[in-house]
Amino acid sequence: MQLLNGKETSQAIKDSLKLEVAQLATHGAPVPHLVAVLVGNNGASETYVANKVKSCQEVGFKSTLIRLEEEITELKLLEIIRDLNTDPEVDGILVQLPLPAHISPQEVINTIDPSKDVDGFHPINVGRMVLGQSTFLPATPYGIMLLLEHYKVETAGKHAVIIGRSNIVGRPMSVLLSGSGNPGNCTVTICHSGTKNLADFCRSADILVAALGRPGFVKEDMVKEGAVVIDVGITRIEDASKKSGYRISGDVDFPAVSPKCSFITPVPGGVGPMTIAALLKNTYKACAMKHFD
Ligand SMILES: Nc1nc(=O)c2c([nH]1)NC[C@@H]1CN(c3ccc(C(=O)N[C@@H](CCC(=O)O)C(=O)O)cc3)C=[N+]21
Ligand SMILES: [Mg+2]
Repeated sequence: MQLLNGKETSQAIKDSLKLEVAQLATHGAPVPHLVAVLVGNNGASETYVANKVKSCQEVGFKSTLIRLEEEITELKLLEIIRDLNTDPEVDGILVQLPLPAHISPQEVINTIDPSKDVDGFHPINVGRMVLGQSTFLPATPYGIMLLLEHYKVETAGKHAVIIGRSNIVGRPMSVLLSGSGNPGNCTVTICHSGTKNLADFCRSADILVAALGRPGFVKEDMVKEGAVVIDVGITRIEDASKKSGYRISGDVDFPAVSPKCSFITPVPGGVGPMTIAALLKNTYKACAMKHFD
């Protein structure tokens, strides 16, 4: 069993981005600038956004965090996004999800300029991804592809089973793994809450991607010997023995499943850090497109 170490791999990606940013600076070009918008104060969102801002600093990007109160109206939020769209100093815009219930995430996503949409959530960018055109790939699936690439995991001709059909993970993951690139060329099955005989599908997977958000859901008897297992789950569970007061659980029962795997991602330290590395790559690309196309 080999660990797909997202912490190490993301560090390698950040190191090379840092060199590229230093190159930009020697040519007098402005460094990439990411603006993250955080509405309200959800504990997990705070952590993720803080990680993103910290990672920007590590690689030499400029970053701005815009904090907005939970009660902000949708109209006001859309106004702020339009201002960021037209601000020439801003390369990438990220509005942290989930948003409060009174704000439509689709309205927000549709308002972000596709050329600054470093999450790859805008319909234009989703369409470009599906068509295999150059775009911003959504950070979590993109990070997983970078991890598979880094470890030279063979994917061509393999059966990939994805549990979860969300717009930000499961569905784009199915598009990328079934695409003609490398990694890619998989035969893909998407499973979801309406799937009958889910365990049978999982057992037939050469590559199993768990992205349903149910801690420890994937058990030993659901995984084929030698499978590649990608755990996208990041549920916080109260744990008084931890300094933070919580531990993070993936969707895979790691101790039981990992002995059967050829490769498996840990949680934490797997897909999470790769999501951030992918976001940074998208932000670099947004900046480079603006200045060099
Ligand atoms: N517009 C938007 N874009 C996103 O990309 C986005 C989002 N909204 N909302 C939430 C999800 C989730 N996400 C993570 C980012 C970093 C870690 C991460 O750093 N995880 C660490 C642990 C962090 C911790 O202590 O909780 C790890 O797995 O090792 C996890 C999850 C980005 N998302
Ligand atoms: Mg442009």
